Amino acid sequence: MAPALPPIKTNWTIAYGKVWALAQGALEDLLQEESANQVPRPQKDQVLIFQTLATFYVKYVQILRSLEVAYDQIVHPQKRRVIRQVLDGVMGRVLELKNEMVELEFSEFHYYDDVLQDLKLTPEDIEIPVPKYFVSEKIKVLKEREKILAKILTQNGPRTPETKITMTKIMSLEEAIRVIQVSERARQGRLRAKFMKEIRQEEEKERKANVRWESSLDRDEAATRIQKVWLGYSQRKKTKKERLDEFLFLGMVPPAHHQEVSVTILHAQEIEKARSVVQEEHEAQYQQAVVSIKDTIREVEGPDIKESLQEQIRQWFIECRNATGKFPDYPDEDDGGSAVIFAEKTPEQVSDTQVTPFHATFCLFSLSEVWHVRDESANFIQRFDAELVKEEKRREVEEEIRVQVDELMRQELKNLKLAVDRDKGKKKKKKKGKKGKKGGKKKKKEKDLTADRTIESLFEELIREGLLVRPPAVRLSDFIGEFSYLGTTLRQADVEPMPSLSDVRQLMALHGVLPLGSQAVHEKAPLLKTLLLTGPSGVGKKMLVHALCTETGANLFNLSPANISGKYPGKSGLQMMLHMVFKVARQLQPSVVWIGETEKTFYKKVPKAEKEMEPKRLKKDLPKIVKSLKAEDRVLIVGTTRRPFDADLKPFCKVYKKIILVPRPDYSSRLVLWRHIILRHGGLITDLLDLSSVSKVSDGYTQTHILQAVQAVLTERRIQLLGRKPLSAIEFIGPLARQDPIFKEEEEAFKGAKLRLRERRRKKDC
Ligand SMILES: Nc1ncnc2c1ncn2[C@@H]1O[C@H](COP(=O)(O)OP(=O)(O)OP(=O)(O)O)[C@@H](O)[C@H]1O
Repeated sequence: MAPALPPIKTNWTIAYGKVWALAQGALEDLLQEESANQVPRPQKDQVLIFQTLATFYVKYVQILRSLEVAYDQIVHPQKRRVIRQVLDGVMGRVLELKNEMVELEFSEFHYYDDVLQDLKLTPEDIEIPVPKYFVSEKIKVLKEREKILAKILTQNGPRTPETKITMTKIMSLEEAIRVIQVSERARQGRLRAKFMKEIRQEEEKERKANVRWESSLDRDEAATRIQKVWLGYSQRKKTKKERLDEFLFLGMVPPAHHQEVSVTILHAQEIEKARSVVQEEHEAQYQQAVVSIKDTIREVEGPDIKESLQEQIRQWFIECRNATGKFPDYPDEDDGGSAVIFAEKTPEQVSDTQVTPFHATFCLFSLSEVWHVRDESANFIQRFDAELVKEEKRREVEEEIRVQVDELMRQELKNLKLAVDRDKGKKKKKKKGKKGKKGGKKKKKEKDLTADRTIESLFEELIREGLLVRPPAVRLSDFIGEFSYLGTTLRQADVEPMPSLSDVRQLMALHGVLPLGSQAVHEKAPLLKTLLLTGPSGVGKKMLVHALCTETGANLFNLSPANISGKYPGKSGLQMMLHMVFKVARQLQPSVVWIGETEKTFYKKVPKAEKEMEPKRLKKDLPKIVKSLKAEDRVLIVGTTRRPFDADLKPFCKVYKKIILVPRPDYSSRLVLWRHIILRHGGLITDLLDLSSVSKVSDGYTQTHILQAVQAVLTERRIQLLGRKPLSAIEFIGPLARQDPIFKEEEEAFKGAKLRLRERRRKKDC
């Protein structure tokens, strides 16, 4: 029984249908607009081309957002299948457009602030959504894997290089006594200091009390003083309140309850959850119906279909004989058998099926239209439509029966030829198979080094070796960062803007999450096998890798030089390790293969201190592995580096074609980061905390610095005191000042590296 949904459900069913219909309508308009724009594109005006592409991009992202919501919430199983195809198509198109912009501008970062202004949109409207189905549709598999991981990790833990290093330090007796003495003296000292402080406070209190009693003011003067203080205090309070009321009225400050989650939102979330349960139930009913309807058609209509097919084919034999004087040759099974006889496809129709994703989206309109013109008033609960299932299954049953009929009719034709034409049926020369032609060139298939092992045992071994790790659960939306509102303005003034953290988040969603999450997008959109995240220490590169895994349910393999050091030694060991990692990564896709400090793999000269670690172990094999990854393998190699300039640029760029610079946060990002991190650590933000000033003085500091400063201030004790003593900006300055910011030289080095890369790309060097 489906759980009863709250009454609001009925409106929502209609609402999501409308969301879908509107998105579909917008998509149709957009495709028409695009095809009109395709031919007379002004080739020379680069700015205009970019504007057109950016406008299309923004509009497609809006459609993508609507379709994602519709797919997530609509409960009708067949409608969801149609939306899913359009959704994947639109994701592919968004990626294509992004790629076109990259090729046009030789830069990964693009700024749409002016387009947003023209279209009257906010930055949130173009935030790339992460479809929930990426994880929700394989939640069972993920839980199963999580169980195995947890079991192995609790049993013996992964073998990490650190475990070799962190040995218990053995102390001599004298040393141990000294440590204990030092700690004990420190404890006694602290205790004594505390007593002394209390005594001094007590003395101070007494002194003040004595002074008070010694006062020789007369009553009137004392009353005036009290009134003065009280009136001042009450007026200040009144003025403050009036000021706040005015600000509230003008909408300049949020109302007091604005941080509380509204009841309506909570209600909506409950409904969303309930809908996913209904979704599952309708899906199960649909799956059952598909099987039973097919069986029924086969049983009831099968004999009739068989007879009519045989009749049609016999008729064809006779017509051919009448026209040519002899019986025809029966079409080969490889060519489609008797289906070829009745196919009415023109050559144009055949070529129509080989179109780009953009056109593939177009073809799906017919499917969507089926639903938009259908009268669904009787289908209040949104269960599957049996008539459509029947149509589909009838076609499938026909195909199956056609294969059997072909066998029979081939025999019948042979007999006919023998009886009527006395044709003994000379053996036809077999067409030289395609395989034969290519046979010479075909490469040797890669040898499976672990053919005798199950994928589960490889999975477990990799966990034990610490090569397959459990990423912390972070969402991409946890990567805080503000939109850059001045990108276009700066570019117009010929200043290359520093990308904002929100741009980085978008790029990660586009190039990482969407293709990894959807097989269709991975196969259709421009193929990306490797991705490099570069930026100063502590800007969230690892966090982005973890978010990528969380959002797509991908496995995380750690091939960082420090992690593989000493594991699977020797050349054959390395071969085996890579074979295992990529075999498991492919079979249990999607997977992310992370190489931290990846510049070390491409060192020009290995520093002496790191020689033992053999950082360049992967250098030779990495390009080969990248080459071997195909469109159907949802595996992404992600490298992170804080010192890209230490690498030999040429081989480095050959492996990493897509490079994303993760910058330190700008003022607006710092503002939201401070707010977010303080709240997350149990702090309270009041008027007394001037976040704007803290953000201003923390210029040059990274997310990690901010995080550490907040952690240093917001101790348990400080959190308890918040009610009496609100946080102030000055408290954060000390912990911040104790850390080193990113120095200008380092930032310049990143900018320089970025420009050099851009230049190489322009020259198509890498
Ligand atoms: N945009 C962000 N929003 C919220 N937290 C962030 C953000 N960026 C980084 N952090 C936090 O900062 C800390 C450091 O991030 P992380 O370890 O991913 O940095 P990194 O660039 O990989 O550093 P390194 O290069 O030193 O290895 C993490 O705790 C992460 O959660």
